[in-house]
Amino acid sequence: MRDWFAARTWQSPEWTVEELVRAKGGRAVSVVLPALDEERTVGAVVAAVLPLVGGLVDELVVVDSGSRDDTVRVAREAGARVVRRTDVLADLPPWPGKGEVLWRSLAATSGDLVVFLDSDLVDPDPGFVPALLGPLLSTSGVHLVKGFYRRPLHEAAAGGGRVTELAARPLLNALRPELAGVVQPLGGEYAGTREFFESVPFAAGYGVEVGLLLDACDRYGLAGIAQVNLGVRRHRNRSLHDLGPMARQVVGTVLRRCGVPTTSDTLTRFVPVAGEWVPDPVDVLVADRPPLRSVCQRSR
Ligand SMILES: O=c1ccn([C@@H]2O[C@H](COP(=O)(O)OP(=O)(O)O[C@H]3O[C@H](CO)[C@@H](O)[C@H](O)[C@H]3O)[C@@H](O)[C@H]2O)c(=O)[nH]1
Ligand SMILES: O=C(O)[C@H](O)COP(=O)(O)O
Repeated sequence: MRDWFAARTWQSPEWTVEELVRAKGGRAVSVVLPALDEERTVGAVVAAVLPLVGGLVDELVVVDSGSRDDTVRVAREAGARVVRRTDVLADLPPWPGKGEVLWRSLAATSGDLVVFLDSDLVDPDPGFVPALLGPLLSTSGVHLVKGFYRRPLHEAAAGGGRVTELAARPLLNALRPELAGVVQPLGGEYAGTREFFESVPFAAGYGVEVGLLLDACDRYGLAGIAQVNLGVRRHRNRSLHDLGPMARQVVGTVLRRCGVPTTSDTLTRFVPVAGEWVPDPVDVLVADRPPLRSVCQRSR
């Protein structure tokens, strides 16, 4: 783990966009923003990437996850191509969740390299995409690049990443210690090769990132994974009540990938009702979509 950390961690990425464009050669880059009810933030995330389109980036797609607000209109007006989750693989009814739309986005894009960015970023940094592409374009054998960052929590300068710190990283340390050097295993800002993304299953919900990390390690070894410091990443902080099901999906995905059997996909939360605490069980989907390559053989 220490050797990998030293060799595959970029603490101060210094690639210029011009250098990266030269390094691209004939390769194309797709940037994908998954979005569910992000009308307040998606426009700024699109605007942060748009200046790169036509140079470092070949296509910018917002993949809508069934938003009920104005996400689709805002994203379009900001300059992105918008794909609804039912527009691709239309014969498969969509499952709920983030991983589902990331999986479908592969069928809606064609880049050899794919960059994923969350669309709930606040003050999105235009440097994220170049930095995430740096290790892929400069180092052979890298197939997955994870961003890492300082994470504010509400008004505090740090303390964010509660599921990461209290569930995901402790679990990985216990079950897959070789991955203990990954700073942000759940981070939604990452890039990879299409070859990799199309060849592995995608967990349909919030387990998608940790599933991809484990699958990249199994497929390519640690040398196929890199991480890059993106500075600061601020996003909409959800309540603990909302984070419980996310953590349950992450835990379920890790256990499944590590061959640990689970007997239920439920999370029981507790809510106060008239002065008493009562159980409030919620079903959590822990399921994988198969490798996209096995579902649709596309010619490029
Ligand atoms: O059903 C969904 C749920 C979320 N999203 C989008 O996915 C992104 C991240 O979702 P969010 O609910 O904001 O997750 P976070 O609280 O930010 O969770 C963190 O941890 C998750 C679990 O690993 C990762 O999926 C996230 O990318 C990461 O930011 C946002 O753009 C959402 O709009 C969808 O498109 N569909
Ligand atoms: O990545 C995480 O751990 C979750 O998205 C929670 O993040 P937050 O604590 O910054 O809201």
